[in-house]
Amino acid sequence: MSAVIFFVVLAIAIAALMLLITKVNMHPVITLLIVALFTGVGLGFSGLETMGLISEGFGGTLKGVGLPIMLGAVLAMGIQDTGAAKSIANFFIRLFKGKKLELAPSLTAFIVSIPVFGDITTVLTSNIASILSTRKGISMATMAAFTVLGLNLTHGVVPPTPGILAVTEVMGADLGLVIFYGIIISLVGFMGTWLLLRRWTEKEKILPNPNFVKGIKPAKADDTVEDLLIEGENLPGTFASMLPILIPVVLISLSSFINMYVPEGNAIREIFAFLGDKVVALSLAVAYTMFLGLKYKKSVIESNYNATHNDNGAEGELAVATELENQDMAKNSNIKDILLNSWIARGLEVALAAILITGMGGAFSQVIKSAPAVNEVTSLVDGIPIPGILIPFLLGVLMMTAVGSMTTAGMTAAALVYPMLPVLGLTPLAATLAIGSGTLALNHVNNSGFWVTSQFFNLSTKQTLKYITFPHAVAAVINILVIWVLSSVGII
Ligand SMILES: O=C(O)[C@H](O)[C@@H](O)[C@H](O)[C@H](O)CO
Repeated sequence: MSAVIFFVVLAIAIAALMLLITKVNMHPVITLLIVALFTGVGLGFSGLETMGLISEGFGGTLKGVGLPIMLGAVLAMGIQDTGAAKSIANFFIRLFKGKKLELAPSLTAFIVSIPVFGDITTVLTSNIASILSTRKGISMATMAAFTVLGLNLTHGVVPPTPGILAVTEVMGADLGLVIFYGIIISLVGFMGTWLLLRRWTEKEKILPNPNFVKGIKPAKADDTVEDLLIEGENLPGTFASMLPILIPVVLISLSSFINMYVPEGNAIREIFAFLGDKVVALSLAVAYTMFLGLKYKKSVIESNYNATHNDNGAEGELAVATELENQDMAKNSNIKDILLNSWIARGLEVALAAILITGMGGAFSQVIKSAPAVNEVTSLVDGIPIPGILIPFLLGVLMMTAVGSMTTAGMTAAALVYPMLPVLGLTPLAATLAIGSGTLALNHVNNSGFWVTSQFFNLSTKQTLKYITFPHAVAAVINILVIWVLSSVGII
């Protein structure tokens, strides 16, 4: 089969994905399954062969990312219930002395979203952003632009978020190094965009969702930094709150560096190889968070109760909190059950879709990667007169534009890029980071997260396009420039 037919089949497949997901509103899991099947047949495999590839890709991907996705979701429940996200935000409020307050939810979102899925981080940080917006009169345009950027940068570029974790696996890049450089690059992308666009976002005054700010008053002239804090009392300390994220990040990255510099057979290397295994590192983080939950029993019981008994957003939460006090439910709830059962059950509910979408993304990738025409495509790419690093980036952009899920986009782009690596002259590390950055660029109306964002940050569609889509594109460009430099000088 010629490269031309390969591209035609692929273009039809991408168009079909786009149509079915966004127009027909079919669930991505089933869409990917159907499209993968037709793509396989279009690429010259028999139906049975294609099904074999689908199973292989599905299972192979979940072998690498299934447990981490589940553990990440359980971790998210812990971060939510213990109040860790609020405590991290308070740390930044104090750090910046009550100024530049959009950085508090933004950097919190950046950190929390390293292991936690982006949409969950949106829910966790939007009320912090709304409260600070009311207290200091900061427009929700500014709050949304940087909070959602912060969370999507690490959602897209820093594992162990499921999508980029799966891309890392497909590309065969070193996980610890993707985390390490992903954080650095994303931080530059974030700061660069913030410096460039901060003033511009301040021009339009947008108020927060009133449900999130009931009872919150604007700060008075003589209010101190302490008055700005989110629910000042009974939150874990900053370091204790960051540990659920630091544990996996440090252990996984450290094991990669030790692997590079310490000779084989050395006991330290063996120990860290184990501790830095993604499942071990995330399990340790979950175990730690459970101990934290034990210590902050009261807020855990209340938050878990709210999470399992209502779905009316902040308004409901307030009502339930009062009801909770009245019934003195806190005394009767069993903390052991919450930590060992409810957190897992809630985590699984959130993780299931991500697990299946990622697995199906892997199935689709497997079909494309296995097509014999891939070799011809690779040599064709060799002739394209643009720098190699732009190819994985642009494929990330293209796939995100088409399928509207950063996770699915990253995985499908990875399938296309992997066979091209030798001709592109890129390391798996550089290509992985470039794909992740590409998936940031066109976050628009076909992304479910786009609507979650507009709802939680109280933005109209036009405002979401202006303050989410555009800053994301700017950050993606900064990211790829940094990646380009680092890759040209041989650092990544
Ligand atoms: O599939 C995905 O990876 C997610 O759905 C993202 O695209 C989120 O929606 C985004 O993080 C929120 O803005």
